[in-house]
Parts: sequence; C-alpha cells; structure tokens
Amino acid sequence: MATEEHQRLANIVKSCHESLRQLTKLYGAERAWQEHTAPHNAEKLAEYADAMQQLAGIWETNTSKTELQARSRIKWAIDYITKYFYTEGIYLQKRQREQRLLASYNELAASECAYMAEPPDRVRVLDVGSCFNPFGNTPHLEVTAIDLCPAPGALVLQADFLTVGVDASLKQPEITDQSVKSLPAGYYHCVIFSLLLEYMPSAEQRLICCQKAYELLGPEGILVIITPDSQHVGKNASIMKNWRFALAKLGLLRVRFEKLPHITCMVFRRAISQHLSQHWASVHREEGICETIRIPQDDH
Ligand SMILES: C[S@@+](CC[C@H](N)C(=O)[O-])C[C@H]1O[C@@H](n2cnc3c(N)ncnc32)[C@H](O)[C@@H]1O
Repeated sequence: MATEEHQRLANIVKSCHESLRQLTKLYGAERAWQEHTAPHNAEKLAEYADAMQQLAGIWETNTSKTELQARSRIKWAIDYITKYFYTEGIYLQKRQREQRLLASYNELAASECAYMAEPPDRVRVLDVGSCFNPFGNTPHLEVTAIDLCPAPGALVLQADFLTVGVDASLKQPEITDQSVKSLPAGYYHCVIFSLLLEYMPSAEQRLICCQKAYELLGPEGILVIITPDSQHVGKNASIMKNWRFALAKLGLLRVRFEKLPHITCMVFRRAISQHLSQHWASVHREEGICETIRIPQDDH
C-alpha cells in the first residue's frame, strides 16, 4: 500500500478528531457532540468510518513493524480475554485476591458478593466504537458491535453509547432497523473500548461510558480499555492513576496494565463487591488524585 494513500486516510481520521475538538472549544462538549452527531455531519462520519476500515485492511496485510504495532491492539485484547476466562483462569486468581482483601477489611465483613457461575462457552462481548468489527471473527467471542457510524458492509449496529439505554429487564439488545435502542444490564462478560474514550471531547462523557460499562457487565466481567499513547510510560502516570481511581469508585478494579509502543492496554474487572472496590479507592486516595477520565488533549 502506497504510503501516500495511507497518509490520506490517516488525515481523514485526524481531521474528524480535530473538527470535534474545535467545536468543543467554541460551544462546549455537550453542544459540540450534538453538532458532531447531527444528520448534517453524517457524510463526514461515514468518510471517517470508511477510512478507519481501510486503514485496518492495511494493518491486516502489511507486515512492516509499525503496522504490526497498530494491529497488535486487537490481538492483545483477544489474548487477554482468552487467558482471563479460559487458558489461565485469571478470573479465579483475581477472585481469590479480592476475597483475601475483603477478609482483611473488618468493616466490609457483611458485604454481599457476586460471582460468575462458570466461564461461559462463548464470551459475550460488547465492542463499543467498533467501527469495522475487528473482533467479529473470533470463534470464542459472541460480539455485539456498536458504533455511532458503522463502516460500510461491517456487521456493526448503530448506536451512540452516550445515549443508548441500559435496561435490567432485557434478555438481549433491543434493536430496530440496525440501530440499538437499549442494552441488557449485567449481560456482557466483556466490554471493549478500543480507541473509544479519547474520541469523546469531555472527561464527563468518558466517565458516563465507564459507568455504563459497569452496569452492562455481569459479575467478574471485564472492561478492556485501549488508549493511544506514544509517550514513555511515566509521562501520563498521573492521568492513569486518576483513571484507576475513578473506575475503582464505580466498582471496577484494574487487573492489567501494559504499555506498548503506541498504545496503553488496560483491563478492569467488575469486583466481587462494589464496596470492596470503593474501599480500595478510599485507601489509595492520595493528594491531588481526582475521580476523572481526563486525557492529555484536554489541556490543549
Ligand atoms: C478511533 S475509532 C476506533 C475503531 C476500533 N475500535 C479500533 O480500535 O480500530 C473510534 C470509533 O468510536 C466511535 N465512537 C465514538 N464515540 C462513540 C459513541 N459515543 N458511541 C458509539 N461509537 C462511538 C467512532 O464512530 C469511531 O468509529
């Protein structure tokens, strides 16, 4: 693939992010988001989705080192999910660790705990901001893929995760004309945010997404977050501490953190007890720590 074409596609993606950032500066995040997702911007979003899909095609076929790194986020997530539920039974190790922690906090002795009964035959995955459904062909994953604007021809349903309903009475997603109205609470074993959070212009919107992920996960389910980061590991350490703290307050404990050359990959698990995870947060509260999902771009 000619690097010129690659550059053109990358520019389409960048300019979409840039225009949302400019709108946010002008109108604030809420109104900017309304403008961004309004019908008059549909063509731009479709162009973005097409570019992302074509870039993914390049990543699949190109064996140069940088392209492999870009592709590696999908592989990283699939590998961890497989180890967590099946090959290494990580969920059991984490459960035992939480049980020990719980026993060490006298004040939490009466907390109710919820456990996953057995590892599922197929892991129910919600891929938010899926675009071209990169996880769709994995045999042991049963994927619900959603996006603001699905890529052409991809098996992806339309939904804005910020406004989609979460309903405890549902047994499966409620779908009308390829668009998701509501998702079933507690239904998923895994929610994936791969390059999703930084798309949204405000820390509050990102926190809403994390809260929804918590509600959608069943006991001991996992939230996989992949975020772009080309800096060395220490550069964004305080931001990452805030994420960890904010998610623990919601009921999600971090179980994996790995910095790769251009991304940071993290996994948070729905703790056996929300009290435990919130207690962990209060014990680890330190000066300056905030319950926020900020990103470096928020400061520019
Ligand atoms: C950078 S792309 C990532 C695509 C894919 N997950 C990957 O890792 O290659 C971000 C995607 O998130 C989608 N997105 C952003 N905010 C969203 C929201 N609130 N609800 C649903 N999709 C959203 C965008 O439309 C875009 O397709």
